[in-house]
Amino acid sequence: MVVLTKPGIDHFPIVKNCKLSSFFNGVPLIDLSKPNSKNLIVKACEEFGFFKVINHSVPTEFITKLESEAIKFFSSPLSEKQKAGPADPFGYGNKKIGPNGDVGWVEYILLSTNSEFNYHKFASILGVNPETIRAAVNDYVSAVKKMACEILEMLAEGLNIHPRNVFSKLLMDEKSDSVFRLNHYPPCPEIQQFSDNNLIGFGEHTDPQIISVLRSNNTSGLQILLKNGHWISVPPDPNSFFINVGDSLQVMTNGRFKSVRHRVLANSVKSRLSMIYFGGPPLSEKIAPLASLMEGEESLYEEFTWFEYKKSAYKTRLADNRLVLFEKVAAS
Ligand SMILES: C=C1C[C@]23C[C@@]1(O)CC[C@H]2[C@@]12CC[C@H](O)[C@@](C)(C(=O)O1)[C@H]2[C@@H]3C(=O)O
Ligand SMILES: O=C(O)CCC(=O)C(=O)O
Ligand SMILES: [Fe+2]
Repeated sequence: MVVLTKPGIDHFPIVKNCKLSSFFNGVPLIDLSKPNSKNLIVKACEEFGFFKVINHSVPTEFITKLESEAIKFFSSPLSEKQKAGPADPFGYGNKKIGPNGDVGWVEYILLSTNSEFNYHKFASILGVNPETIRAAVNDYVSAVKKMACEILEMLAEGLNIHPRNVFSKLLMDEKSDSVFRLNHYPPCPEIQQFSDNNLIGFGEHTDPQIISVLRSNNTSGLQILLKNGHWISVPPDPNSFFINVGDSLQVMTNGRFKSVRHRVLANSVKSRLSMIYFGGPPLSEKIAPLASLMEGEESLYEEFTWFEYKKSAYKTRLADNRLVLFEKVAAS
């Protein structure tokens, strides 16, 4: 007789609970409807590489529609979901993150925003018309991309860069290599027994692209690493978006902005559902500091294309510092 048990958690990474694990109330808050937001965005990118956005233009019905499709998908039997996998890198993934042995207490769908991919597979699992799911993803991604471009334009204005679309044009390009991800973190009751430790849902990392836009349900878990070396917990807010500076924006600002290191911890009772749009440039784009930001400074980085960076990133583990391979060696 085969006895089916829940997968054990002993093979998953754990982290020590930090003293400051209660919610941090210092996440910069950007009200997109306020005229002085561009300067606050620059400050937030310099200090945290991370901020929260309110009064955005993304219609609530796009968020709720996609969220309900995602809940339907993740509630299907594992054998059904696996028909849309494995993630190579696109498709359904469960516990395994990336190609180099990283694992976490998470299941996900990873999609390229400019390919049809296999909406058909998702749709057949959900029992819906492929067009319904494709439309839900498209409506959401288009609205979030528009907001990301508005933010990047405000950022350029705040930095006094002309033209103001230097960053946003990379996302608007029809060849923009952007990615969309739905992450589901099932509750893990076993961790109630842990006192000093916590289970990793998605291990620490920085996002390689220019900008990431994250929206989650009301379940906590997201943490960011502050410059002082402390991990802090970000209070969840399903009505807002969280913005991450990615590695490519760090390079384009010659290190003035730092890509934010972040991770997700598992929850013992509630499931977390997050949707993340990763705005990336076309594959052939040269990623280098903008001349207008250099003011006689040397570039801190060797020149590379987004294709070269991605190729290199996919050889790394999640927690690796991927930019270090592209830093210029200082002459002694
Ligand atoms: C371990 C990995 C997963 C990842 C590709 C990588 O080799 C290193 C970067 C990882 C990351 C982090 C941000 C995004 O979630 C992601 C889609 C990306 O672009 O880079 C993932 C990659 C992935 O899950 O395929
Ligand atoms: O799921 C989340 O809340 C964040 C996950 C993340 O950082 C990522 O997918 O790159
Ligand atoms: Fe991330």
